[in-house]
Amino acid sequence: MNKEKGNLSIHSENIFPIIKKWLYSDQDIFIRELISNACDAITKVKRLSSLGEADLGDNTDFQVKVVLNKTAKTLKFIDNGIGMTEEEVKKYINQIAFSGAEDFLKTYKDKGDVDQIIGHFGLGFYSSFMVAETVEINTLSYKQDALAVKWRCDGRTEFEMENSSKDERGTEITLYLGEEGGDFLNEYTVKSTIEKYCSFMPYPIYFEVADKEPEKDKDGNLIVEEPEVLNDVTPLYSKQPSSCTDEEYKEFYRKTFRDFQEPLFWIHLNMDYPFNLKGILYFPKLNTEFDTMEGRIKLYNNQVFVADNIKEVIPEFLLLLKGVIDCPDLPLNVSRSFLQNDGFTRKISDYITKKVADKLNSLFKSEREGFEKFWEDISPFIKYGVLKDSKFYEKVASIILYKTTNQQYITLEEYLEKYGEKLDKQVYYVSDDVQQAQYIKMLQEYELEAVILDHNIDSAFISHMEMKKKDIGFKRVDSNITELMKDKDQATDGESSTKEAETLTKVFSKTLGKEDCKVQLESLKSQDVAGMIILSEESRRMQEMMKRYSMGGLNMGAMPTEEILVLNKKHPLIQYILEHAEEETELLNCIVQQVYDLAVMGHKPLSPEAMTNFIKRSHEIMKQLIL
Ligand SMILES: Nc1ncnc2c1ncn2[C@@H]1O[C@H](COP(=O)(O)OP(=O)(O)OP(=O)(O)O)[C@@H](O)[C@H]1O
Repeated sequence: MNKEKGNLSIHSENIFPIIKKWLYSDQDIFIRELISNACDAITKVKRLSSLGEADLGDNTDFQVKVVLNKTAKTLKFIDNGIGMTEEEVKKYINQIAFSGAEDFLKTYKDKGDVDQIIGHFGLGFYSSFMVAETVEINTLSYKQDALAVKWRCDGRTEFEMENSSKDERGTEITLYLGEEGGDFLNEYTVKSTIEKYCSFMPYPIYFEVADKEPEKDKDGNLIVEEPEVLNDVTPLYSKQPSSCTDEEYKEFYRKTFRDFQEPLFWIHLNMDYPFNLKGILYFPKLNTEFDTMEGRIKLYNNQVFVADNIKEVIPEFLLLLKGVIDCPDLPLNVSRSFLQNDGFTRKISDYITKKVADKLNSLFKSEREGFEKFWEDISPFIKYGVLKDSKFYEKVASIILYKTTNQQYITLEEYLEKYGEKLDKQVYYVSDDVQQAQYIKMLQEYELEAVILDHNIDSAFISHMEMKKKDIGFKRVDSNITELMKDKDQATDGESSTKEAETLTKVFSKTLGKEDCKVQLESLKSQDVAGMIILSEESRRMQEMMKRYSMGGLNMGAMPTEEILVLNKKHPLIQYILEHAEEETELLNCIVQQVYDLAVMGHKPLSPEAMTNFIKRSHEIMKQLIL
């Protein structure tokens, strides 16, 4: 075959159903499209008037009206914008994908600010066929002597056009709702969809139900309902940060997110160069510790809602916040895979991350007390950010706070400055301050404190910090802390001590029936404790990791816990056991079991069986005391 070249041909009969069905993923988007067309039409006529090219007459109360008629099954979108002439209807409506908005932008781009125009593709109008069987346009252009035009199409490729009697400038689009649009005969659905997509559109949007039974008061008088504006035409984020008050920020938060808890603080984003972006990010207060950390970032394009939580634009960890971001430079209807690979999107994301980190740093420096107060609320978010984003980590690493067992908040640097020398650059931490209370008390006796890291995210956070800061290590308080507690004057490494340790291992293994009982003999400074359980930090972490994987369905097999029973050589009970090791008396048995159970209890709950025995034994001991 000879090489051929040619143009692909498109049959409009085929393309139309595709547009109708698959152009938009959400059916309710037609409301956004028609209202943004209406707003565009108003922006255009205002612009022309300001250029002296249009006479507005007394029709200057710019607004968009949406009218539902349940009986007639119609939904109307009425504006007093630019309107269309017969030629324009032919050009912009009859030619699918020919955008009048693009045309307008081209003509007027050098004549002032036309950034407000929303449409680009010339397809939005056709989304109305996703819900309507027939669509009617009745429009009168601003142009002098223009004739009003009525256009009608029943969802096939033929249309009808004729002159109409419309005598007010603007456009009225009527959708005759079909079966697919049945949901939109419900006024609450229409109202909430308008609120979802259009709550910040730049002109007032009114909604009314034409065939609503008028309500009467108790005296039988008709109640006249004032039409209600559904949107906020100048949302707070579009204003200059310096002109907004705290109360306004809180009110905007309440209204936008219907969250009546006050936000902790907020960041007003306002950027013109190298891209245009405005918005407010709020740090919400977590209601309870069980609160799911689910935020909501609403993305807008020129005050038109695009979507919630687009993680291609907003860094994933910031999705835990609540906020609105308006970026007119982002196209309205683009696929997420496009956004993902877009360098521009990454720049936006980096900018937002930087702004958040800057705000946190400035709060830390100028309002440390306040920063400490809401640390508990923001710390999961910051730690998540640290794990997810290395740039964010670099910016906030030095201001991460740690709550100590003395109920104070300090940074890692401050902790190491205070205890680094004593602790050989180890950071002691607690994952459960009730269960590990005994260890905390021991540390306090040595004028030391641990930091509390008890959130789900903390084990990953600890590993991350160790990876980043190679010279420090985190150790849970019940790991091997005997080094600290040792009485340095009383060595336990001589020959006799080794022998004693062997003896104790034998006695405890036999009495407890545990062959693998690991015993370590130490001279602890404290005389209060006879024994305690310690765990190797590494093996405990390994075990926790295995557990997590097994929860994820992977069978990693069971890992033995490396528990060590540390016995305090200086304690009289241990001395007694050593002296009477050979005797195998009931008293010796009782002391060994009691010392062991007490050591375990300081570390974790006893098993039900061990607990029963412990209670029984404790009663026996007390009985002995009074006999
Ligand atoms: N209410 C209206 N008043 C005046 N002109 C309108 C109105 N609705 C639509 N038009 C004209 O029809 C054109 C096509 O509209 P359509 O919604 O299909 O595309 P668009 O708004 O240009 O782009 P997008 O697909 O991004 O919405 C518009 O650009 C505009 O010129």
